[in-house]
Amino acid sequence: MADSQTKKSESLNEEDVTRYLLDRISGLEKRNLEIREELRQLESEKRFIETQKIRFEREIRKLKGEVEKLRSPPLIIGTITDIAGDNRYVVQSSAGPKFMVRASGFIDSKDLKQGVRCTLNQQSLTIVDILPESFDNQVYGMEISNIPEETYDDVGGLEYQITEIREAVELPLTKPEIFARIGITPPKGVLLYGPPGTGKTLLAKAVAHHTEAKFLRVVGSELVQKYIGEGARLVRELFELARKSAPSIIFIDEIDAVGAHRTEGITSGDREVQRTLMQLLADLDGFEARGDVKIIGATNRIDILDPALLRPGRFDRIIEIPLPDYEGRLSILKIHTDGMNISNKLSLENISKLTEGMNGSELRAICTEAGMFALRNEKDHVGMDDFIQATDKVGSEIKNHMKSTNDGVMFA
Ligand SMILES: Nc1ncnc2c1ncn2[C@@H]1O[C@H](COP(=O)(O)OP(=O)(O)OP(=O)(O)O)[C@@H](O)[C@H]1O
Repeated sequence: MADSQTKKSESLNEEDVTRYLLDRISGLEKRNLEIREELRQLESEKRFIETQKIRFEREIRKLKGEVEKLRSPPLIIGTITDIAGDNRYVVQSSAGPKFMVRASGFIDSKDLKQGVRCTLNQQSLTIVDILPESFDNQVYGMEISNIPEETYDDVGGLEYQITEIREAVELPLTKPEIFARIGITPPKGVLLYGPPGTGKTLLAKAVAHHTEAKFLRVVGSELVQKYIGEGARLVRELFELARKSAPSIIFIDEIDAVGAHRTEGITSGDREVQRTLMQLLADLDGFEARGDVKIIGATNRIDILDPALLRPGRFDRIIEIPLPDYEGRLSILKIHTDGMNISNKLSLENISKLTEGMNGSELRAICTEAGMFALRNEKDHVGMDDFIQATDKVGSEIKNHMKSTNDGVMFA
């Protein structure tokens, strides 16, 4: 009897344990389902947040683009003359008229006080930047190098032009006494003209290197387009800075943008160019030929230059920088392959024959591209096949560019 009772209680215990375990399993399964549901919800939230993130990133890109657009030229420079409250300011533009304008959101209103110089976007007339009180080359995008590193050895195929520029710019800076002894006035500067990419800037930098002169480079189109109404002032300040930094060389690239034929200009843009040109002529006349500031102008469009600029006493020598001929191309190719590991079977003579009509800048691009082809094919040396592929690539890029811009020959 006692035996049967013990068995009964044991089987009851087993039943309890089984029931308990089954309950536990079903509890865990339920919990598992709940957790899965939570996970699903979290994943859907994550997806939503990721979509939001993408949307916000797109928005940020768009806003950044708008900020860029607002900041991009052309800009009007002016001075705040009055604060009208409610984000409204009276700005007197440097070209004369007064405007009631608003400031864009990224300008701190605390910085906008009476007398502060600022730039306005020409289309929206909103204040987009605050200018420092005095002349700041960073603001005006002027390139200043202490003494450039480029030397005459870096210039290929322009031996005659190097001699000319040495006489007209280098000699007056390094040996002014020679001119005094013979009793002639040294040249004030030279004008380099010819197609783009032929080495005008390079040559100007090389002269500055050899004369240990500071190199101040401005681009004509920026003088008249970037800060409307400021061209003349910028020219004045440029000459002032050059005098302060002497010995120095002022290099005006794209001088045709300031010095085109004077026409019956009626648009404000024409008047702005004329004002800038008059200031440039005045400064050219005003500075001492025997001093240690020289000026080099460069243009692709000598045909449209105002004759006033070409008169002696302004640019005393006018030097053509043409497209390189066979020998010129060969010497440019030698310069740009100098540091490269080239195969001894490579014939630069043949490359020079293949590249007729190309300028120095394109020849340099061919050398770099050839190196890239060799790199891609995991070679140690750059060979003829790499150069041929590079020539084709650069050649077709030029054709595409010509097609898209419908560019004709732009030089005289
Ligand atoms: N004659 C050359 N010898 C060696 N390299 C050259 C020569 N011409 C051009 N290059 C290469 O091409 C680059 C661009 O040339 P550079 O800016 O001097 O031409 P540019 O005539 O001033 O052009 P642009 O009229 O467009 O301003 C140079 O930095 C140089 O690497």
